[in-house]
Amino acid sequence: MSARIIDGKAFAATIREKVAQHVARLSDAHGITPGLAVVLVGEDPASEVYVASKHKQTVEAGMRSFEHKLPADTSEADLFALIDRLNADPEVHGILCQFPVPDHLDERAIVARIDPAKDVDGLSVTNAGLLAAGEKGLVSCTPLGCLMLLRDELPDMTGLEAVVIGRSNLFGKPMAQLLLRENCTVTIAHSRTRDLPGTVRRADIVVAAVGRAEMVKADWVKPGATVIDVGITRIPHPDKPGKTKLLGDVDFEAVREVAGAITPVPGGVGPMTIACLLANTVTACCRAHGLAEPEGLTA
Ligand SMILES: Nc1nc(=O)c2c([nH]1)NC[C@@H]1CN(c3ccc(C(=O)N[C@@H](CCC(=O)O)C(=O)O)cc3)C=[N+]21
Repeated sequence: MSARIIDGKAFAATIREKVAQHVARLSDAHGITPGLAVVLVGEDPASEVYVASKHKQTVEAGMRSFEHKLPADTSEADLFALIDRLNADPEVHGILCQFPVPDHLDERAIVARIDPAKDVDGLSVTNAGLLAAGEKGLVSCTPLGCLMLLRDELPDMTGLEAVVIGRSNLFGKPMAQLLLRENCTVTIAHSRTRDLPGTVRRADIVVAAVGRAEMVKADWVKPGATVIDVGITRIPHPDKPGKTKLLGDVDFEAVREVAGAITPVPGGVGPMTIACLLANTVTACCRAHGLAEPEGLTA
């Protein structure tokens, strides 16, 4: 038996469609257009591609996109001055500073400078705390995207064993919180976990976010488990010179023979991340105006 392949690309398109419908309604009924500001410091080629993709999808959904590209040697003071302006700008409902930033800048300090109500990355201590406390905030886009895929696959996750591999603030911790909310029994595994294969083998739901290409092997996976692959490692393409290839954290070809359902890389979690960024911007906009939140687009 071979696993069902979860089509994150198609699912992300349906989320973007819902976002666009809500944006149209906000515009028609209230004359409001959600706006997303993306700040990019320096010239990382991968970041340029992501930011261009975010811009395109934001505009396609009918929202405003404000791009701010700053030179690599931008001082913290100048960056903070921009963030302060965006915090105060009523046309801007979401602010994202693309990571990584150059070494002289501190990602934590940047996140702390962004108004938590506009922190559509869900990275601020305030939003992390609200999630942990089970209160309403903004949830980090990649975990939110994984949750949407999982809810579609497993309408009731109550009592299921979930193992999240990776413990970052960006992904592992918020993902674990969301699974806990779905009534899963949650384990966060990481590089120091004693018996990683044995731990993963218990899981009905495996979420892999370690950043090590093809680390999760077929004999780590319980037959029938749902496997969500958050990894993205870019390698030189084995057959096409000069091209690159993306690998996930899961040994896809082997694991698909064991799992019940699995996300591919690319075309799995990645497209959901940007769709959820748009969803969070609409959510932030609705809250800023005291309007009803979009249905099916929040955690
Ligand atoms: N403040 C901040 N927030 C982020 O959310 C953030 C960030 N910084 N820095 C970089 C990472 C990475 N990230 C991705 C978004 C989309 C795809 C995506 O769409 N991937 C496609 C393929 C892309 C390709 O082919 O290169 C896929 O998996 O199918 C991947 C990765 C957001 N990030």
